[in-house]
Amino acid sequence: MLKVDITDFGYTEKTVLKNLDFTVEKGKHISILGESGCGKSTLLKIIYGLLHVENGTVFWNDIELLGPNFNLVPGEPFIKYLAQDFDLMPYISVADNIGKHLSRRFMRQREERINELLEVVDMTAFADVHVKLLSGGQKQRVALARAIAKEPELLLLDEPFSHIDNFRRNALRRNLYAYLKKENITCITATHDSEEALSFSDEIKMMREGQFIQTATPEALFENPKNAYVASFFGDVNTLELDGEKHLIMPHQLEVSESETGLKATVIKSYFKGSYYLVEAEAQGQKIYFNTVDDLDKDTFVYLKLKL
Ligand SMILES: Nc1ncnc2c1ncn2[C@@H]1O[C@H](COP(=O)(O)OP(=O)(O)OP(=O)(O)O)[C@@H](O)[C@H]1O
Repeated sequence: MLKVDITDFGYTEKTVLKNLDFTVEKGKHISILGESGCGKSTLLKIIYGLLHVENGTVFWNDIELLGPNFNLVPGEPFIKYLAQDFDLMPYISVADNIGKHLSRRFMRQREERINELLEVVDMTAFADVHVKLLSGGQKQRVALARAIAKEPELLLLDEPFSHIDNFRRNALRRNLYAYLKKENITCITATHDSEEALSFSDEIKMMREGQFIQTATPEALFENPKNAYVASFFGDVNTLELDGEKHLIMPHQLEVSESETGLKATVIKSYFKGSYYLVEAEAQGQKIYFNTVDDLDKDTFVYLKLKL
């Protein structure tokens, strides 16, 4: 189990992280979701041991992770940290880049293990290609394979799919997180991609300005965001006054009423989203967003009600 307790941390006098006190059970997958600059990478670097925290502790089971002021070589051997600027060796092949990071117990079945890892990241066809000839997304996939090659107990991923095209991203995420679950590897992923956090985490920690503002399962966070900021990560959000109280309502929670009852709205524009339309409308002088199956024309009147 990972146990982090950071009272505060800053690179300069400015506080970057504050009051982070949490645990992650073995084998669990946690997403740290937050906007750029909120402190996600800083937290991962502290856990891995790249930054010294004066006011705080990090434990892996009973071992205190002491950080760079106590370790000559920063980073713990049982943790792997995949930074945003993955550094691979450009003049050797994909297979050799991975092979150099295998744990000792795989030395005998070196080739088999490399093939298994190449499959996880769907790079089998590139095994013999020099890394310098790969695209950014392909390099990121090699870096992912290299990060899991040593069978870490804890894997820290910083925006791990940022360079990978949509076409591959979903299959790759499914493969990788299924592999990590199978191997019971604990994983913390820093991301600003809410879709990724929703589909592939046991728990999401929503970070804002260095603090966690809500921690919940993906389902609970999506259905009951604490405030408009959290809700805005999952799409356009409506703040509606109902019975004298303000409520956060997501577009998918509204539907067009068959009868002329409910909140009257005038359509401004419909946006095609693939399997539905997101409609921007105006009601009582406010913008309101809802989803429909049909494309609604500008200036159409609709009555909206809450979906049961
Ligand atoms: N080496 C550094 N020295 C000084 N300030 C830094 C340093 N690294 C990061 N910061 C600052 O700390 C804050 C948090 O940065 P951090 O990289 O942790 O954010 P992040 O949430 O990971 O952002 P992103 O999603 O863009 O990677 C930012 O205000 C950043 O400017």
